[in-house]
Amino acid sequence: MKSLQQARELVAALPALPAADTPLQDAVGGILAEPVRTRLPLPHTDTSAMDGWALAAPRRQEVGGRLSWQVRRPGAEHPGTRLPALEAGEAIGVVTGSPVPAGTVSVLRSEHSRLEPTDTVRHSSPEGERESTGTLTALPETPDLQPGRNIRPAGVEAPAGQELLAAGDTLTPVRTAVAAVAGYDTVRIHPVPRVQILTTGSEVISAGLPEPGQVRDTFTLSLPGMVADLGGAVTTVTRLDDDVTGLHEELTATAAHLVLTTGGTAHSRADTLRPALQRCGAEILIDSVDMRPGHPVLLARLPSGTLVLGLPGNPLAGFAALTLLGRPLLGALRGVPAPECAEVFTASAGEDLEPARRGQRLLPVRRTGGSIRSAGFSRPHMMRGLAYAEAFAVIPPRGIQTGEPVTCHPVPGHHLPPHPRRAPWDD
Ligand SMILES: Nc1nc2c(c(=O)[nH]1)N[C@H]1C(S)=C(S)[C@@H](COP(=O)(O)OP(=O)(O)OC[C@H]3O[C@@H](n4cnc5c(N)ncnc54)[C@H](O)[C@@H]3O)O[C@H]1N2
Ligand code: MOO
Repeated sequence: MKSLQQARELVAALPALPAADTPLQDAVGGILAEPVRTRLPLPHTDTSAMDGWALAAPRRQEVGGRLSWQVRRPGAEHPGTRLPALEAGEAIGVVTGSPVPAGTVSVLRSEHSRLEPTDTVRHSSPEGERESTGTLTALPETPDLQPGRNIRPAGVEAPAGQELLAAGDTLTPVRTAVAAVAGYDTVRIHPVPRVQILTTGSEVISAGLPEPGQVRDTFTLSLPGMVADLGGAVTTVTRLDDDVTGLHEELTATAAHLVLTTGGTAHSRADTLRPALQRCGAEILIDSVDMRPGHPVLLARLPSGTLVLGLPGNPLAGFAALTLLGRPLLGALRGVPAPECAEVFTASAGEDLEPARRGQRLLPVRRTGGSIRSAGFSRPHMMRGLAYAEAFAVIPPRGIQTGEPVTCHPVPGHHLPPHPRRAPWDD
């Protein structure tokens, strides 16, 4: 038996999955093992921010007292068109995102321009399929003649070699796009752990009203979302009868980094986890933790290196064990640096909170105002209180008095708004 603190320290110290170069499309959710630096300046070339005209320095010819430019050549058909250099007094059509040609001073947006046609040539332009060559003037009030106007200069966002993402950062969907913009096709990440879920119990049913001797399954529906919130990717969810051979076969065949089992952690003849692990030659790393509920939780390492976290079958016990050990365990496998892993918060007790008979008590709590209170219905076989609880509070053996600070661990996947809806049974 380990103390809760010993167990959490042990799982948090497990080595991260080895980092690997991973195509960006497979890398979302991974933790960067190396920083991402720009491989080019951002943007890498001067581009237009508007549909309109790239203007060279004007010649001193004026039309009706205004500056003018000559349009002699077809403009950009799309943002990929590369345009020839401009001579003084020349303008050429550009679209948003076009690299502006050498010699451009500013970009005049199309709605601030007027073109006096001299000829019509067939090609696309900001004004449509047919573009005229001719003399271009700008509306008097336009600010677009200021040098640099409507040009996104190369390197304005970042020079080449700038660190944009740090080692240890989670590759969120947006950060994956940032890595692509920085010029990467692959990134070096600690991969997202593959998690296989095995629920045991011949009495567990997945549909309909349970007969005496049956129980509706609480884990198959909830664990995938909770695991996803902890940063794992669930590969398969399988329900097994209380059969050591079936469980042993699944454990020897698994390709997961982590197997989560539910039920069968105790010592009765119906409990299959320990005999199955023994048959596999597994090393037991944690054999029960001094906490209630959830004390029969078990952590083992298979000869293949795959870890097995055995959650107790009582629903509240299973969820408590996943909350307290699953978060640091998956965080360690993912290579999450400790601060990002620490979602734990401290709140003041809004009432006296009773301890467990033995060890640390894990109590579902709700936040009301600035303090926390028991969510109620906290027996290990109950689920009702947890439906409106945002965290498990850790109550030490001496109990907690009103006003004392309490350490709380958010329930994975259970993101409640700051002012959660009241439970249906609140008055
Ligand atoms: N003699 C002792 N008996 C028990 C002890 C003990 O110390 N000595 N500890 C109790 C505690 S505490 C717990 S927790 C459970 C641990 O049990 P197991 O992990 O072996 O789980 P099972 O026996 O398979 O099931 C326990 C309970 O949970 C229900 N269950 C199981 N799976 C599901 C599921 N998917 N969905 C809903 N409910 C599930 C199952 O029907 C049982 O009622 O052992 C105590 N006994
Ligand atoms: O884990 Mo049991 O209370 O400890 O349900």
